[in-house]
Amino acid sequence: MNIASKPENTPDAAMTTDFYSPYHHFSADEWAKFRADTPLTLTADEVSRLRSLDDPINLDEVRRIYLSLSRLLSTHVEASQLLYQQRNRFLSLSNVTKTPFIIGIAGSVAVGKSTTARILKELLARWPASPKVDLITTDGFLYPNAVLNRESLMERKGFPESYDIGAILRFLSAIKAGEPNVRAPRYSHLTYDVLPDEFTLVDRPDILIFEGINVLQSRALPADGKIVPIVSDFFDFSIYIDADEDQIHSWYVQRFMKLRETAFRDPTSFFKKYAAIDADAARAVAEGLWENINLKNLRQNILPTRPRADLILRKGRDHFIETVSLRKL
Ligand SMILES: Nc1ncnc2c1ncn2[C@@H]1O[C@H](COP(=O)(O)OP(=O)(O)O)[C@@H](O)[C@H]1O
Ligand SMILES: CC(C)(COP(=O)(O)O)[C@@H](O)C(=O)NCCC(=O)O
Repeated sequence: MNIASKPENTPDAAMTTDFYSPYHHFSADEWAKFRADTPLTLTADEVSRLRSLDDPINLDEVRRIYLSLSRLLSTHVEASQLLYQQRNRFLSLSNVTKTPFIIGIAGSVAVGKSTTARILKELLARWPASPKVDLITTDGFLYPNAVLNRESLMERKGFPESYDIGAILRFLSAIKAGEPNVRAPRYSHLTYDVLPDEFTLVDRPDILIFEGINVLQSRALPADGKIVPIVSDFFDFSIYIDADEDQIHSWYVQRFMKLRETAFRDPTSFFKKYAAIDADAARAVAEGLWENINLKNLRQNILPTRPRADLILRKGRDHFIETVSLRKL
């Protein structure tokens, strides 16, 4: 196990050791041992159904990384449910509704958040404390393209100002208040826009997974100096998916080139024109989107939120997770 030990009492050791890091760091193999006897309840077919385009995740990776993770998260869920019951007894409260445990998942565009979120959803639902797990992505809270165009924000899609943060905070407040049938707006990658009047209902799940590039971001203080809540105030646990910038860049471009062969061929696809041009021209478009939007956003607004996460999953080549960092309690 790679938990840092107390440093020798020398200036050099104190400078270089991990002792002062807020995280325990584990290699994937060390982490895998924490699954203990957690059974593997997913089949290879289910894993391939859950993974996103171009994500090579397989049963081995679920066994290596996700069983321990679901076991850890399940202990957090059980502990929070116990605390909730004890507190209600303490306050002599009865008939209070249980509120969902909220897990935030952050990371760059194209890093593979959706696959992680979907695998966790399935695994967590198999634990007795959390049979009902819902998953919401933050893209539904983007302003519609009509608004982004009007405000000259189309080149800033995914940046903090392109989201209706007030709507996100109202949504999460309602969830944490235990309200039934809370509406989450929906987004389509096909039309590249919010789907007007389409909502997903979130009805008091045991766990809500809330996934998106922006979920660990704070906001600049408003001019009136009022302290405002931030999205992660509502989280019981947060995960950041990390990888080298160069890796994510190549995953983004590769995915774009694959989408050209698939989703972009749909006549309703916003990107259909890129299915019709030659591969070099399409690659140049993908490079431009990466460079001018997603990379800038990663550097300016996403990566700086990594230290806020309770857990960091760091991927190496081919999307496989190489290290897991867990915040010390
Ligand atoms: N232009 C697109 N057309 C169709 N699907 C897309 C497009 N862009 C992204 N996706 C899909 O949307 C999901 C979210 O992608 P993204 O926001 O980049 O996050 P991540 O790769 O971290 O899951 C992924 O499943 C991806 O395959
Ligand atoms: C929709 C996204 C902002 C991701 O949204 P999220 O679900 O993380 O809130 C992203 O996939 C995107 O479309 N970025 C804009 C640049 C591009 O087309 O790649």
